[in-house]
Amino acid sequence: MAVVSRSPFPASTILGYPRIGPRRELKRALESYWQGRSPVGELRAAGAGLREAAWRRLAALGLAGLPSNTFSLYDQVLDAAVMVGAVPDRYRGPVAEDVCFAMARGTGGLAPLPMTKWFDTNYHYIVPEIGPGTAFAFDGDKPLGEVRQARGLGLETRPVLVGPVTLLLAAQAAPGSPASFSPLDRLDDVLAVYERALVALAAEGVGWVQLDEPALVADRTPAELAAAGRAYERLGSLPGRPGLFVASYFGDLGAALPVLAGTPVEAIGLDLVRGAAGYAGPGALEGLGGKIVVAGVVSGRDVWRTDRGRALSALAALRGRAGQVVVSTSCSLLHVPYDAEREAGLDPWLRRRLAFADQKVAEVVELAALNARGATPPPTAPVMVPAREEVAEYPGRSPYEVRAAAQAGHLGLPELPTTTIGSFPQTGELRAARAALAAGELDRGAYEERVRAEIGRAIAVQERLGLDVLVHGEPERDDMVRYFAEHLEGFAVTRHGWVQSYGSRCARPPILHGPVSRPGPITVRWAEYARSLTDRPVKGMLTGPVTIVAWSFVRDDLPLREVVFQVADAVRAEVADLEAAGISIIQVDEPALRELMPLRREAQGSYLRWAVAAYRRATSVAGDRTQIHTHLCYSDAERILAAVDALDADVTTVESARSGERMLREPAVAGFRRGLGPGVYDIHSPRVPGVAEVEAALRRAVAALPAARVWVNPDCGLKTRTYEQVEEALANVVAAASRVRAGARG
Ligand SMILES: Nc1nc2c(c(=O)[nH]1)N[C@@H](CNc1ccc(C(=O)N[C@@H](CCC(=O)N[C@@H](CCC(=O)N[C@@H](CCC(=O)O)C(=O)O)C(=O)O)C(=O)O)cc1)CN2
Ligand code: MET
Ligand SMILES: [Zn+2]
Repeated sequence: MAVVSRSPFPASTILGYPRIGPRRELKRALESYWQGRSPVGELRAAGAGLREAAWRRLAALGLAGLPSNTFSLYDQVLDAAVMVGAVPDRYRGPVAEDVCFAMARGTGGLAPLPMTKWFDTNYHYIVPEIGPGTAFAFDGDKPLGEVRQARGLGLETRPVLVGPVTLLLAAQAAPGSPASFSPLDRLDDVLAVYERALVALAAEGVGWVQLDEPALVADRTPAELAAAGRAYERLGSLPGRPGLFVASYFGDLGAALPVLAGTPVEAIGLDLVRGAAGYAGPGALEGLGGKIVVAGVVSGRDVWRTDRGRALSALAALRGRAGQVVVSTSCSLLHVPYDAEREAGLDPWLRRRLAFADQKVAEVVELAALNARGATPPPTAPVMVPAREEVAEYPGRSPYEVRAAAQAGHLGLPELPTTTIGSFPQTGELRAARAALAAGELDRGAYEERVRAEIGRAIAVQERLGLDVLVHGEPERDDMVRYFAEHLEGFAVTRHGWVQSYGSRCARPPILHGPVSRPGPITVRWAEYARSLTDRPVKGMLTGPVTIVAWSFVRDDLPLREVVFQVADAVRAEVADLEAAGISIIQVDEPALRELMPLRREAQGSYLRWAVAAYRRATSVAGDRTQIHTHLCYSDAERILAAVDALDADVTTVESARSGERMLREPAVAGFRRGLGPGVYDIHSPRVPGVAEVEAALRRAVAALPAARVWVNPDCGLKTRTYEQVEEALANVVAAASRVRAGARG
């Protein structure tokens, strides 16, 4: 049983690398395939080319341990579900890629699986569906194919798989499962598949396999910890298997560390950036025994250069306790852009401080060389400005009921008011105009004319369809965070710094590097222009302070809370200016409210208190007659309903359709006394919902909530859709709302 000879673990590695392509080649290949403009062979070739380029780049940077199977056409959790055969029958079909895309995006009459946040990142994964009857079976095409491709290039790799415990904890119970069922109940069956995977990889000559278990850095019940122990005891006892490296990231392992250390796995990965505080405690690293520690000292979650002193002292602290110390990134580099060298437009003083994926790989290589020499320079103490003592409250708004009465008289909305979340389709012409503006081929005046034309188009469509509360459509924004960052002091934006958010969709997170302030109004003229085109109310549209910070790379020399408050003050000034300009409804989006929430429960209460305080700071400047809306998506808002209530917004629109209407099943929601708009259809899928489907969703909402408070809206903004899809879908939304209104009266 004992493994006789094992290849040594390389001295430097990374847990994963971006895959969208330095020039978003994968995005273009995917979208071209989805639009029927190119055959599947072209997509496969694009994937192979990107993998080859990534491995060659990593090898050229001097990295010793190359990962494989970190590429994905859509999502690595979806790939893991496919690998274990957790493919619901309704999605099955002859072309592997199409099965995967059907699960991720839906097809024909088939809705996709839900999508949700990957821990506290802005990356979204596809939630696998697992039931008591799921027939697991090993499908090794992808991991084996990548190992073979790399070997064909003369490169040995370490395949990376989502670990069995994290896969099951990330999954949802298949519809129709008994209430007592949870996917983790199927652990033994899934382990049988992982055993087959390990055997197949060993037969392929693979020396090490990486199993990602980030779920172990969150609070886990004793039963879940025991399941993790059982899983790695069993996989570790498999005869003839490759070396096992269990990677944890996004925090410290806490009670899961001794559990893992007690199993036969040879290597454990620790996040020594996000988990640093947890591992600094007395005795936290005792009991690592002879394990190899893959030390994540280079952050995969920020864009700053690594403090060499701090990294080396973390490595030195491990050297006495671990069998071998391998230098690595704290998590996959999926969450950072490729290469800071391409950002020629940034101020040199800022660029010198930056490290994107390739710079971080170089840091790993350099630190591994220093680690091998046993280097231990003293750490340079971080300069951290002390946090303000207390959260200032902002009086100003009357109790909700008083405001609701004032707004009802003033706005004159029907029951079940219809609205949208803010963005309208970003057309090709609009994006082309923005690209031309950036390239200096279009002057600002002509560009803004184009933006006004788009606003006119969005308003005309909404008036024609009969929506009650209109939006200007956000055509001036390439992105709801980057746009504000461009207009605030203290931020820099990149030109090429794309990071995958889901599937083919990417964002360029701004870099928040200094004190934040608002030099002048940002959105007011767009809102005013929209209002000038219609007699119906137009919502002003802003991004909230938590979300602006969550979707940016943030300075690390100031407590996060302080940074969020600075942004809140800038948003507050914009709310005041919108109100002064006569905008009577102002939406301040906080889709990332849950994203910044600490993974450990003990820290969550205090986070929610200051996050809510920041939101109130941003919005409480509005008078009673001004209706404040907020919007949350991908946030499991039903789980933080008390915090949503505490935001003190008058109306909250939330994702519901894509998350299986969990919001409506939450008992506490029946007592939610503010306006609430649970999305009546999923905007991520290109398929258009029929009127009966929307009507049924709306009837379920009206049955679950106090009907007088229900708003009618899609799950999220419409920017990723086409006008054709949007007009048809919104016509059905308006028709469904009038049918339900008529039914309620009759
Ligand atoms: N930051 C962020 N995070 C978020 C969201 C969000 O809106 N923003 N929404 C949620 C879901 N995540 C999403 C993330 C991205 C997109 C999205 O649509 N991204 C666009 C890019 C948006 C953008 O910045 N567009 C730019 C650049 C567009 C572009 O590709 N231009 C071409 C040229 C255009 C042409 O000539 O046609 C190019 O640069 O090559 C613009 O419009 O100006 C995409 O990947 O396609 C949607 C949802 C949660 N997280
Ligand atoms: C990811 S939440 C999006 C909210 C934004 N107002 C929009 O409609 O696009
Ligand atoms: Zn949204």
